[in-house]
Amino acid sequence: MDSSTSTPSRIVIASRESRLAMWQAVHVQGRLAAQFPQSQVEILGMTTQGDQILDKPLAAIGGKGLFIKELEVAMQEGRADLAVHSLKDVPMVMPEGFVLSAISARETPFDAFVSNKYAALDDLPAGAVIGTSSLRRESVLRARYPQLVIKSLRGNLDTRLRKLDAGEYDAIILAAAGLIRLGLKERIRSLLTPEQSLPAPGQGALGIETPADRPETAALVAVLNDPETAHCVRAERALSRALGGSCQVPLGGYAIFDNGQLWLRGFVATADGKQMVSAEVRGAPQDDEALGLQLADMLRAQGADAILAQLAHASAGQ
Ligand SMILES: NCc1[nH]cc(CCC(=O)O)c1CC(=O)O
Repeated sequence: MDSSTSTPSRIVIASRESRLAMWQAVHVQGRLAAQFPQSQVEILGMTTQGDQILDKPLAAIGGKGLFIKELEVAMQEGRADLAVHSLKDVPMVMPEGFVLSAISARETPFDAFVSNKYAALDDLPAGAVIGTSSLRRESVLRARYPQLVIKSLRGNLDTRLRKLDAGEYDAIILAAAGLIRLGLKERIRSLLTPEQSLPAPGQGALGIETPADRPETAALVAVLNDPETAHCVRAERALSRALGGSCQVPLGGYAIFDNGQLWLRGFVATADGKQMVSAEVRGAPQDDEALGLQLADMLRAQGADAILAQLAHASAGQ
């Protein structure tokens, strides 16, 4: 792309190659192609380090950045113009030289209960084996359902469902958005309410990343931005950032619009679920990031710092 005044002849989207990532890239491709009929919109698929290391929990391999690094290199080298991500997987502090220039309207943000035997979390008997590798989901399960056995579950969506179907688990918890995007909505037996389990910051939204030195690309992808979702996820991400959020921290953050106000709820917990602090805040949507910081302070006042210090200590010992 060469100019901000004319539409580029070619727009290249960098994407991971998992089925979910590709669905998301194709979705954005379709929307850009409809907006810019003169442009040829292409997808550059690539495998990231995060996709290759499948046998360790995300928290142990260095976290979210591993899934986006290769895509950023492609943009730096001019092989791609933008990258499409599940926003949940985008680091809270953007890597130097890159910006989030659009946030798409959110798909169902909640966690989904998936099982071939049971209809809902509350139906699981004591000793039932439930699969998740998210520290956030684990802390909530241990706090509210201490009678369940939690077993690690990694891999892409298809792999996780295959492990469930092979009988390795009685039930698994996945983001509803991924299942819906892949046409697997019928696998969802029930949704976890925000009261049961607050979603991860950004869950269900797509983030469009572009190089900071290419404002013309940012202007182009602005057509994909949903302002309401953008306010919500800015508040959620500010909360997470203020608490040092990464997938090493069991933390939930979820904002919605309520009577014209932004309503942000959040929690921080220890992975064993023994300590958990939660709070909520309401305010003007344009104060999104300030609300996130305010909520972080409220959680700190309730003892979030002690929880975070304990987490730092635990991971240093790994
Ligand atoms: N952590 C992996 C991941 N990243 C995005 C989604 C689903 C789509 C979304 O949340 O937008 C998932 C799967 C899951 O958590 O079950």
